[in-house]
Amino acid sequence: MQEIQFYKYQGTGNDFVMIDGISTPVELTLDQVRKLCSKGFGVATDGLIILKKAEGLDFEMDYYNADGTQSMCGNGGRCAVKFAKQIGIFPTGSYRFKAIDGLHEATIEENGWVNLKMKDVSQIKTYGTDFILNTGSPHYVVQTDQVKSLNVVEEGRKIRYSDPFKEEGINVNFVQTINDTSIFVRTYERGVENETLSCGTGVTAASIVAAHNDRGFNRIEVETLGGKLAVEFDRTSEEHFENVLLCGPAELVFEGKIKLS
Ligand SMILES: N[C@@H](CCC[C@H](N)C(=O)O)C(=O)O
Repeated sequence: MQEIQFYKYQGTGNDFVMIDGISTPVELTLDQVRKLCSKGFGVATDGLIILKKAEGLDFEMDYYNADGTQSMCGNGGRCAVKFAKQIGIFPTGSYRFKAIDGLHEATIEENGWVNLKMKDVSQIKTYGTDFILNTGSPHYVVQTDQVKSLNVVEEGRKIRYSDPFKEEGINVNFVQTINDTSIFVRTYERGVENETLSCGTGVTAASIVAAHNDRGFNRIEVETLGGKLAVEFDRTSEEHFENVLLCGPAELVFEGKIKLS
């Protein structure tokens, strides 16, 4: 039975199996991805990332949710940059990599935080009193003043499995304003089909919605169950946000070898 070296990383508690597919090319079946992420047979993570070679770039990030579906992952992107450094990738300027939603740039700050450039946002749809936008992954944003006591799994599932979203799925974020420039966000993630301790594209979506509703600032501090992040942006018109940066910690938790069946 084949054995594979893996690293577990976390970004504000959103955790990933990380695999170096640069030194040795790696291809996994969907079943193998699901097993590696599972609690019973694997590492018990929200997702899995394979770093691959990419022409003219530092790497390509191949991201899978725990159920094997693919999307862009903000916290995963920040962890992938730290992992790239761990395996010896040291670009002269910013890290540049490709993900499912396009090209990204990132820097590692002196305090260890990774600042990851996310895709521009050019449309924020209102949906009753809620909002829908895409920050690399599709997000539904609900404002609440009960974020800490809310049953995020139950309320998130109601929206994620409702008729308009049940086929493609959507990530559901519950957001409470703390003050003008800070919010608390909890997210139900599609593909994990559970609440995660933090979701980077979700935190980005919630910050853009907060800025859309209350203009005048370009950095938002975000608290999640897994820790603190920040989102910076330039608002260039009513619904257009550029230079969107997701900033936060990304750490190695442990490494090991696991059998692939
Ligand atoms: N945890 C991620 C988001 C991962 C993708 C999402 N579950 C989806 O399928 O859209 C993040 O940090 O952005």
